[in-house]
Amino acid sequence: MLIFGLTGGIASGKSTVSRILEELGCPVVDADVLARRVVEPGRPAWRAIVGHFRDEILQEDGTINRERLGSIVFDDESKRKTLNRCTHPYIRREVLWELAKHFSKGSSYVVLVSPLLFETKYALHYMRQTIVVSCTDSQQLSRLMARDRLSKEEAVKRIEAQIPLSCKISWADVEIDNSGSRLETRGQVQHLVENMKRLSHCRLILFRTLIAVFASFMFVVFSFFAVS
Ligand SMILES: CC(C)(COP(=O)(O)OP(=O)(O)OC[C@H]1O[C@@H](n2cnc3c(N)ncnc32)[C@H](O)[C@@H]1O)[C@@H](O)C(=O)NCCC(=O)NCCS
Ligand SMILES: Nc1ncnc2c1ncn2[C@@H]1O[C@H](COP(=O)(O)OP(=O)(O)OP(=O)(O)O)[C@@H](O)[C@H]1O
Repeated sequence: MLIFGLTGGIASGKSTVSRILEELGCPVVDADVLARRVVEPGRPAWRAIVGHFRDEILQEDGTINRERLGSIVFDDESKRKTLNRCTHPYIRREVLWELAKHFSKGSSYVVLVSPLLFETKYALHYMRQTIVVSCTDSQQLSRLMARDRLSKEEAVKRIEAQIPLSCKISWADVEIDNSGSRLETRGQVQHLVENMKRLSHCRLILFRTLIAVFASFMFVVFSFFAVS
């Protein structure tokens, strides 16, 4: 199974692309979705977070107040590192589990959506290709401010908590330019899916050819011993 890593900057359009991929029937594992699952009340990451950040980041129903925790960790790098230590090992475990499920279902490829793919370098060596979702710096800022109702100062802090989008663009194998309309992005994603299918198909043919060559070789060896 080939793994394609999809990343980008905060609010550059990863979820938008991820939704289009799912609509096109593409297998997707989204680390942001899993990151929400691991902090459900009572789970180990939730306990670790409450241990470090105390009850003030909890809502009445015991769930984490993400807005409050976000404003704490994007204001202070050491607290963000602490949060990462509380969550990342559990997110990695969930990612592995989801990938294993796709593998056991016989998927020939899967797209792993991971905002911090280049920051954490997690499983980077296993990616057949890395894909970055890009937009202009001013679009990133305005889209983030509008979506999360943040001031310019708060939004800039969140953008600066990650490797600059321009670096990610230069490191990735493929770029999905999300600076145009959603329809234009959709066209690029359709092209991407065709390419991922082609690559995984080539791998499948190579794998089957190797099996056939190995089986033929074993047949010749057994025939030789049977005759002699
Ligand atoms: C800080 C939290 C509480 C903010 O929650 P909120 O609902 O407002 O945002 P959401 O989870 O949807 O994340 C939005 C985006 O913020 C960025 N982001 C989130 N966490 C981080 C981080 N630790 N470092 C840098 N950027 C981050 C990512 O681009 C992500 O796509 C939350 O993101 C969190 O618990 N983060 C720690 C886990 C993590 O690293 N997740 C991202 C990678 S899987
Ligand atoms: N092509 C586009 N044109 C206009 N708005 C867009 C476009 N693509 C995405 N947006 C909007 O920009 C915002 C950010 O997009 P999205 O949530 O997909 O980004 P993201 O990279 O997943 O963000 P995060 O890093 O926070 O998870 C959303 O409000 C979305 O509706």
